Amino acid sequence: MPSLGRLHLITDTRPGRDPLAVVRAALSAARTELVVQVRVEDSATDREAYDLARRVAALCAPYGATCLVNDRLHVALAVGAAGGHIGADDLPVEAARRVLGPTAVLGATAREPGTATEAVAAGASYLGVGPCHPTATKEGLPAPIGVTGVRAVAGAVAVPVIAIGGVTASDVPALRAAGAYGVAVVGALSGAADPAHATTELIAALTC
Ligand SMILES: Cc1ncc(COP(=O)(O)OP(=O)(O)O)c(N)n1
Ligand SMILES: Cc1ncsc1CCOP(=O)(O)O
Ligand SMILES: [Mg+2]
Repeated sequence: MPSLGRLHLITDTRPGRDPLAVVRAALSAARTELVVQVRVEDSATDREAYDLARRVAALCAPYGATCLVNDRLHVALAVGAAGGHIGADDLPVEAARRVLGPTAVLGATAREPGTATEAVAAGASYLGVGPCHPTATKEGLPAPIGVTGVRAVAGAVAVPVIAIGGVTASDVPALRAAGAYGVAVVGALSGAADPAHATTELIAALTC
């Protein structure tokens, strides 16, 4: 299993965003510490997801950064990504592990220790844990679990915990103290005036 980067950039494909520009900027600053998770709108076609994932994978390769694909594991396989990320509405973890194979990176969403330990037993190699804080990026989420919720999950599993949901660089010290290995962000980079600078700040907080 490849070692996992600590900063996960999830692509923002909402109208008016430029996900590839943000990926390029983040790669230049984070290099091997960056994981780019290709996430498209539910309404996007598989062809659109494939085209974006293929381009992101090609950008990541020279930096030794990791490319994952959210939800659509066939797209991950088709572009040669390192793996994928799944949640409660996606394939079950054990089925996803069968699809991706034993050595792929497989992330699963969890928000409490019971589901977290089940996901790891079923084959998850890391957990996306949250939402930690309120987020404007995804609708319909349950209430934020806060740093306390992240601590509860991190204390229950041995795989890396990636905190997600409204995370900024200033949140990182408390999340790391709670046991988070890294963070996943959309808005902190996609909405930044200078995504490369914002990446540098996140990496500094994650690796100090
Ligand atoms: C790192 C990380 N953590 C959680 C999620 C959320 O996944 P999921 O619950 O399947 O929701 P969608 O992203 O598919 O809408 C994630 N993508 N990444
Ligand atoms: C996909 C997802 N799942 C839980 S929170 C979230 C979005 C995180 O985006 P942001 O970093 O902008 O809060
Ligand atoms: Mg999902």
